[in-house]
Amino acid sequence: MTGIETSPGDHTALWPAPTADGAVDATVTVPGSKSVTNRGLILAALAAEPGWLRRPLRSRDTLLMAAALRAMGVGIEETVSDGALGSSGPSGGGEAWRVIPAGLHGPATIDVGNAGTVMRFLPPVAALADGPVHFDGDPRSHERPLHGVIDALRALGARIDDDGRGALPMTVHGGGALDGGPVRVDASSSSQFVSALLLSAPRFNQGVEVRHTGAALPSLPHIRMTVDMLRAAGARVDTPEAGGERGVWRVAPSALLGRDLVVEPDLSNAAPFLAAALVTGGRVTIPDWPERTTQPGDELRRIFTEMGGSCELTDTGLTFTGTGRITGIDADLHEVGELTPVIASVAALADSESVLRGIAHLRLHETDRLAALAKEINELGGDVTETEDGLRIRPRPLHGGIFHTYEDHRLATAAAVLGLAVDGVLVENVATTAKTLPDFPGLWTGMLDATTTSARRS
Ligand SMILES: O=C(O)C1=C[C@@H](OP(=O)(O)O)[C@@H](O)[C@H](O)C1
Ligand SMILES: C=C(OP(=O)(O)O)C(=O)O
Repeated sequence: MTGIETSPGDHTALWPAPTADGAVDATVTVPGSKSVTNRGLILAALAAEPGWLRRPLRSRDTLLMAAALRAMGVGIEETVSDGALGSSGPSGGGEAWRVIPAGLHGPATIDVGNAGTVMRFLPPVAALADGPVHFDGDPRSHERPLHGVIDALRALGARIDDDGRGALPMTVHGGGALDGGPVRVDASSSSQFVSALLLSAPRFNQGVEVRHTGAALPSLPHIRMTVDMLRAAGARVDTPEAGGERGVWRVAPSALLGRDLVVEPDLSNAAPFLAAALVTGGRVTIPDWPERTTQPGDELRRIFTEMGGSCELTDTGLTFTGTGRITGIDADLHEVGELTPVIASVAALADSESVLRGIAHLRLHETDRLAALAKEINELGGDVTETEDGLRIRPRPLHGGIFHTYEDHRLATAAAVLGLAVDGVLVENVATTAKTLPDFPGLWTGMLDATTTSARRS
């Protein structure tokens, strides 16, 4: 139907990561944000009127979200945007999704794949459906934490059958409505527990008051994204930042507006391309980089500058320029954890040690990212050790070999970054990048081909 990979990919396939002959010099149009697209779909599905998502990301995680909403009765139509939106790019050739809300129905069956946003954001939606909604996904989805959502929904009045582990598979017995009200959640293993409850809360009878009870809360920018998008859809939200109580978010019950939303490029998926500028001492421009955003990927400007590059944000986008020298960093990535794999690769190619902190929760992401990064970089000759809450990376000369990717899109893009500087890196199952990036190999070789072409011209 879509031509985009919706399975975890083929483990036997090895992709020879291309090395860079010299400094890269390219403009790369990065597809839309996964996090914005999947929040946009949910808010549009819960709205009181139809809405639009323009330049949505069309990748495994977002197609699973769209399929799940359709399974509950929501209309999501593929259309072509009007020309007013300008350039199209790989997010779907100027395409848009028209979302037509409808009564939410069960019985339905939802495949979450290995998408945190699907497995966590949809159970509260399912609690509003008028029948049972069964959730299952890839084997890894059974291991990823979901207890925060399950326990909170039960406390708010939902009936859920699981196998007692607080994880998938499970069935949410939608009752057509949910009481809502105050609830305590330990979201130290995933910010998505908080986002999940807030996103559907305008439709709960009493809205919601979410109180985070755990220790540290990761990925705060993603919670800010949830709050911003709720407000843009007309919801009333109180936050700790706006003078509210620490660790407490409140959403009032209200109707949501149908929006016309243009999805920003996925700045976390810009990471490998910006890294290419840093690693090769070249220059990469990402068009449409937003001036203001809640996406954690915006932090790349600061992090990669500290590692030795420089950047300029203009009307055309973000241009990042490297010098060929990479400095190690000591960085707390607690708020921007999903940037870790690419930063780890850059750090492995630096000229001094790096310490990446505050990211213990990455052990429960698509794979155990700390263990996987340490093992795979070390198999290429690196010196990476796991600490209690992160990684210590001591650069060493690397050699080629197979880089296993554990069905983790960000492991595969991190491997491609190493491959720019190291001959003979074979990336296992590069197709797993389709979780959030359609045709990553095409974009990557396109970046390198553009470099060769501009070098030939000069
Ligand atoms: O809400 C979101 O869109 C996300 C929140 C973060 O999850 P965690 O808080 O589980 O790290 C992030 O890592 C994930 O890629 C996307
Ligand atoms: C952690 C990630 O994804 P998910 O939305 O599946 O949690 C990620 O994309 O880095």
